[in-house]
Amino acid sequence: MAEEGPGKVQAAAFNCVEGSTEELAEQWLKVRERLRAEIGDVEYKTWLLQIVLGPLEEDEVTLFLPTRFLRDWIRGQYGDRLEALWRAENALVRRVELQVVRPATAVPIAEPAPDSTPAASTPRDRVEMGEENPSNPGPEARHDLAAPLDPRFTFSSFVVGKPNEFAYACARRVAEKPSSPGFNPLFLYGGVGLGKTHLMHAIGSELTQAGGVSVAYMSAEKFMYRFIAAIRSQSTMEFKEHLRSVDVLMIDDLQFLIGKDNTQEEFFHTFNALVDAGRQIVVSADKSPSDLSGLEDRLRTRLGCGMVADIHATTFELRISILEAKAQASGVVVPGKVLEFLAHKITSNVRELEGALNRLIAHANLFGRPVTLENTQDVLHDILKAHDRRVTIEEIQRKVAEHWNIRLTDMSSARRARAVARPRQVAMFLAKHLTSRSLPEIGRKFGNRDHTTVMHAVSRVQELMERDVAFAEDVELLKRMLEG
Ligand SMILES: Nc1ncnc2c1ncn2[C@@H]1O[C@H](COP(=O)(O)OP(=O)(O)OP(=O)(O)O)[C@@H](O)[C@H]1O
Repeated sequence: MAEEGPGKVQAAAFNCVEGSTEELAEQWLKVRERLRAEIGDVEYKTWLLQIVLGPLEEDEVTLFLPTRFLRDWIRGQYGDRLEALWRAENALVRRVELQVVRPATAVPIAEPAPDSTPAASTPRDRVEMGEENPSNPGPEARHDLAAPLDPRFTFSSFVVGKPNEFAYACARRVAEKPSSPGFNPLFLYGGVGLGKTHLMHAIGSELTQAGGVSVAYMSAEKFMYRFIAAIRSQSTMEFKEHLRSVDVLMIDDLQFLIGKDNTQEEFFHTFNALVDAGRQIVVSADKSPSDLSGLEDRLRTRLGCGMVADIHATTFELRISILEAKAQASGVVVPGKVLEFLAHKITSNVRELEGALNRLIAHANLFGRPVTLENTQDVLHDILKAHDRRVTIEEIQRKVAEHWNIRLTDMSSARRARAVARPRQVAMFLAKHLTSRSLPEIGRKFGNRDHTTVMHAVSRVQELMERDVAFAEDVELLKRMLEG
């Protein structure tokens, strides 16, 4: 759960909770030291010293934070780096989960009205932050737009096949000749984990390496947080000027802005200013501009004005090529039969495919054993089980909506009436139990809800099933039908 009692945390010498192994604590120290070297002492002491190490479960290490604000800030600023550093330290770690451990005196703030100071209110899409201190706006106020690009995501490490060749060619073109007519904006879209972020980072790396070009890359979520921070520190002009001074602006996961009207508006103006000044925009989203209902029409129209490139679901051939490339780069010999087996079994997206292969490689390295088909089935037992069911979130949503006779669109709508909200919670619960999707991925499929909403839904349904036999039977029945 996102929030737990303070009793679980013990500020021990290693800043870790009981139950963390010494080895894990040592790894945590190294991760922190690396990050300190990268970001400097002042930022380190301001932000990172307050993190407390939690447990490592499967491939996810948990870090505890005392407030939501700190969690969101650290997630936005250092989340990617923390994950990358953990992975470098411990190959088993694939994800870092940030959790709030002490209920903060939350100050809910509205998604901002342009050029206004944030007011405490509770609109539909509020952003909750704890322990705000407007007199100390934090580093956001400096609007550092330096792109935190992942050095692993380059054009040469991107495997090209039928499903992504067009998007790849467009990305290369933009990297070679930004702001070419017809390619501005470049709009990349496709399902989860298919390489959109990878291609954006590749464009950014290529351009920054060539020199002389300033690139700003950020997720739409971070864009909103920075916008809020700028309002909070009364430096929106500075924020706007900085944004509008870059040569290339890349915004990832634009669907996050759906329903955030004021941030959309700010983005729209930034977008226009940059394109009018001949600068390049690259945007990614999970749907095409025309399907992103909930985005303002004028923004959708402008987004579709340049080049729109779709990344399709992977084919068996592409999955094999990706696995071969990644296995080769790892230096571990993975037999062709194992690669074929994985490519047959894990069809959802490249991230999961990569995760499975990485786990095999980590085991081979840790135990000094060759990878075989037999030990693959053992090591990946849980992942393979999840994929055997092959049920998709869309199927779950459809079945649950039919069962309770509600509209399918209500699975992602903002309606909160219980007749709609309860089935939606059940669908999230089933998505968690019947698919291998992460909580944020599930949240996204349900109208871009936060992963904490999914966590809440899962525990709520669990609780209700324990109390209400008829409800439990309903959920069990749905589960059996979906498991087929
Ligand atoms: N064609 C490819 N070649 C090599 N690696 C790939 C390819 N496609 C995806 N990947 C890898 O899969 C992982 C997920 O890709 P990425 O994060 O770019 O997906 P995404 O489309 O941005 O997903 P999301 O919608 O969740 O943001 C990354 O580690 C990326 O390097």
